Amino acid sequence: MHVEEKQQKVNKAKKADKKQRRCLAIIKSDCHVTPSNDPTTYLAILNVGLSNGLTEENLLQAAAKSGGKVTEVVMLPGKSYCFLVCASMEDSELIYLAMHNVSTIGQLGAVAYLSYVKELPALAGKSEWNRPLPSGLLVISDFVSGEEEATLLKAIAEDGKTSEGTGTLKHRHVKHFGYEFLYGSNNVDPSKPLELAIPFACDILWPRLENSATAWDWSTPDQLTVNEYEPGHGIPPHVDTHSAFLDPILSLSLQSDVVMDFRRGEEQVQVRLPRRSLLIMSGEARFDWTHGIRPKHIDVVPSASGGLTTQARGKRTSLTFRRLRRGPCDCAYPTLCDTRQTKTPQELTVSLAAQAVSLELQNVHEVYDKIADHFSETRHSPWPQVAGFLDSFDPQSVVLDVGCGNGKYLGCNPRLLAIGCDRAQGLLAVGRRKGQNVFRCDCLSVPVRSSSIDGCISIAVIHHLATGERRLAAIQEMARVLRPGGRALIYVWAKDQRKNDKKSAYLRQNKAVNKERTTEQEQRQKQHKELDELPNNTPLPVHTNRTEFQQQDVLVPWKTKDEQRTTYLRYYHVFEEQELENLVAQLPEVKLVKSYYDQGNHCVIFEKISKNCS
Ligand SMILES: O=C(O)CCC(=O)C(=O)O
Ligand SMILES: [Fe+2]
Repeated sequence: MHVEEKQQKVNKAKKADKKQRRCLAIIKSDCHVTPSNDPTTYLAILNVGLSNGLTEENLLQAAAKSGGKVTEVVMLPGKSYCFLVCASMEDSELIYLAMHNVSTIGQLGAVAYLSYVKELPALAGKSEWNRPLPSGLLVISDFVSGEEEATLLKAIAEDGKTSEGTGTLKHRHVKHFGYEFLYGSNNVDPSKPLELAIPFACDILWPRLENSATAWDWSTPDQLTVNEYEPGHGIPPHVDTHSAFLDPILSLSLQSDVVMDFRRGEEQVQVRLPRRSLLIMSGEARFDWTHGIRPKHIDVVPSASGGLTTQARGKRTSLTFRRLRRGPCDCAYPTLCDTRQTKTPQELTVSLAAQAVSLELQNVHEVYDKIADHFSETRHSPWPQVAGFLDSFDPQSVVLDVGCGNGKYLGCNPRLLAIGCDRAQGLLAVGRRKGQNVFRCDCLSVPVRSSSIDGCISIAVIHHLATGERRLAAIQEMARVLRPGGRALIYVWAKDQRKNDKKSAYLRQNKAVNKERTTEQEQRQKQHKELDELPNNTPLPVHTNRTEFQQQDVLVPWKTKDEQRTTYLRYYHVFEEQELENLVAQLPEVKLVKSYYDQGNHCVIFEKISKNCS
């Protein structure tokens, strides 16, 4: 062999070893799977997985080429690795030799690194697919034939009232028949029927509905909305306005499968809508759950073998058929009902609280769970004034970090007994790996005895709570666990990012990105028009990173580093001057010790008043 060739081979093997080691460290920390030097029947397939579009089919094909037999595939959502269980040790060795350090899996183009492992990870995420469907939801497969699909597409292609560029729509193209759905008011004007009624081609559908074994009361639709989605497009979670349309709502999926998310409060169910199927939303599913489609190119779906696989989306056209309601909604589901919401202030408060919980769940907790590792990488250096506060306690004091994230403050002062809590499992795992005392809870309900703690910090946490009551309740919870004389420090993001002409760290980083900003900013604004709605369609603005805040309640983008470059939106309530002090002032059991501004944050220190001197 040529010397150069030899050297190239050595280099390639070295690179593979390094990559393999790095991937093994990830699976060890992610799911406690340990590598084995000797062959086992378990193979870890590293560097490829659901997160970069691997399908079970392609993986099995690649393994089959080696002649080795596979008995099970284990793919985990959001991960760039997966596992194979092989029929025997010999099968496992065959697959290892054929696939390690080779890029032969489908069209992926990524090199797979293989390793024998001692065990499989405990399965996570599969359960999202095992949940029962919302009551009143039905998906009828093969509702139309391939030929009928083509006829329907032709019928709608020619006519219809298009509503493009109406702000709330992203790239998705929309057309209306019968009546126009007005995205500004989220309603229809029953006095203004369109010239074009629902195309006759759709009449094939109604007898099929009468014949199907569904027992709801329905009348022939008089309004049709056609949505055209290119791969990567979605529709934000919403409920079709109660007062605009009757029950049920029908949606026919053409040209591509897609996954639709249904949510009600903390409940979430993913529903596969196959090409040419009909979705029927009635009762609870129509009135009490939101539905939406995430803007993605690839869906994670159950595989033939009972695991998970990926499915690339194609262009999809959906036909949503509805019947106009004339008069107020009389449903039994007030939470998302626009008619009910104008009734009593009490009902309004209940639905506001429910919305707050749902917003925090979707745009805080779920996001931090997804971005935990990447987020944690960007959070290491403690802020000096927080560290200073921690240093002000006597040795052996017990200090609780509420919303401790990756635990960066827990090791700051080793003379303290520092404990931390957070809701994000992914972030807690980082702290746990460092051997820290952390536990999982919500900051509104901390499982710590009253008056038992010497100190408390909560850095960048309560600005993620969506109502003033909830922000106050979080501070009250900290006051409750403090012993008399105990002190707490709270940091929240300030709306004003450059007080006293001192730019915050957040704005300062702007220098580096200044050049790209304008175009990126424009692009983002375009991209997010559509993502940024509350379930009841109240729009929340998407903030442009590294700029001043325009409003107090905003969605702040976080872009992942993986191949999908997904943008997650985190909800923030940025604080006005004095707002944090005013909350503290509402608690009779504490007194304000100090308030200051630090690097774009409003900060307070308060002390629990000793019983005998209050
Ligand atoms: O694309 C779909 O199936 C749903 C469309 C939808 O929910 C709507 O237009 O209200
Ligand atoms: Fe809808």
